Amino acid sequence: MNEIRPIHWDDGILKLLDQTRLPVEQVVVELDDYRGAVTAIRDMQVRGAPAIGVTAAYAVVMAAKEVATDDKGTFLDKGNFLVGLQEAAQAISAARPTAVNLQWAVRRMLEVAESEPDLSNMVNRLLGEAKLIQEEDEEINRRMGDFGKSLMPDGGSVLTHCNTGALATSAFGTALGVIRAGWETGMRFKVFNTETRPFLQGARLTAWEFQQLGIPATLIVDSAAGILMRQGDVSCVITGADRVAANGDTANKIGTYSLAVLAKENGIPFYVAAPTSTVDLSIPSGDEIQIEERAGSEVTHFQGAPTAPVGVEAFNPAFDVTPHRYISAIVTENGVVRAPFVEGLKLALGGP
Ligand SMILES: CSC[C@H]1O[C@H](OP(=O)(O)O)[C@H](O)[C@@H]1O
Repeated sequence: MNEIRPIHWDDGILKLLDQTRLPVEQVVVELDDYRGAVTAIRDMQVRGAPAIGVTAAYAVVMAAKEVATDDKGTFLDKGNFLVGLQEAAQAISAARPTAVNLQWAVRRMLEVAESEPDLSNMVNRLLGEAKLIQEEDEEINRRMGDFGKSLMPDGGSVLTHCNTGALATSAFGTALGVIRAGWETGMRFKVFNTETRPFLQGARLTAWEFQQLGIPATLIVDSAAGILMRQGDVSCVITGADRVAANGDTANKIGTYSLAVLAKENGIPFYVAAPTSTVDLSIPSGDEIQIEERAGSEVTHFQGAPTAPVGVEAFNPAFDVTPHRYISAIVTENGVVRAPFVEGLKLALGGP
């Protein structure tokens, strides 16, 4: 099976599989300017916390190439270079506010830029770091699959939300990667995936990824999750994350909180799969996570066609926060963390 990899760097050009066109068309957008990458992230041509982080890393490379020299091609001094790079990095970091991977990747790239003494080697050094972030992400996802697969319900059923597959990462995925890892060890379980309005990551992306993987999955409207859980048709729920606070509170696609409450009400384990790059120990709880509010037109229209009367007002938060008390375990690349999350997450991130 050809692995799905939505992000490619090809000799100075960043190539992104345009996720607004899937599953009908596989269109690759080619970018040579960091501003294009910011737009692609903001417009969700590339989306998913880890994928956004990898894209941001390559955007910093493109920015460095632009600001390293003056209009005559002469290299600037390091100080002026860093001022210009910081300015571009701010625009990149601001593309979307909730997924911490974006700010994490930009910060990591800036640290490398600050440590590189030779400006003539800067772009190469930063490109190496961006490629390393991309390669590490796939390895991390496979490790999460290995740790998380034992949570999958052999003979039972799993429900997942939004898209957390290869399209949301460098490859393999996070929560969908855990499902894949369980399946590929020979487990057999029923899979339900929600359509995930309004952007339909589940209907358009996850359903497509499961087809590519040969894993049968049943698509449901978001509001059908409750009846499935109540009638005993769901053994566990697993989702991704965009930012995990120090206490385990987790921001994820809108609707995740509702699924977690329904799971708790029905005595169903609720798992989150998230790389440590999605954990933000700088914030004590989910109360500090900024929730992105997207245009109401994403609710009242789909791909330009109206799905509501002209002029209707729409509220469109892209994420919500699930308090840690509703979360049974958080799967990371360093192991499965269970409550109390504060200590476990510190350990997962290599802390004391
Ligand atoms: C593997 S993280 C995927 C994460 O990102 C999604 O949000 P979006 O599609 O808006 O980028 C969703 O929250 C997923 O759980």
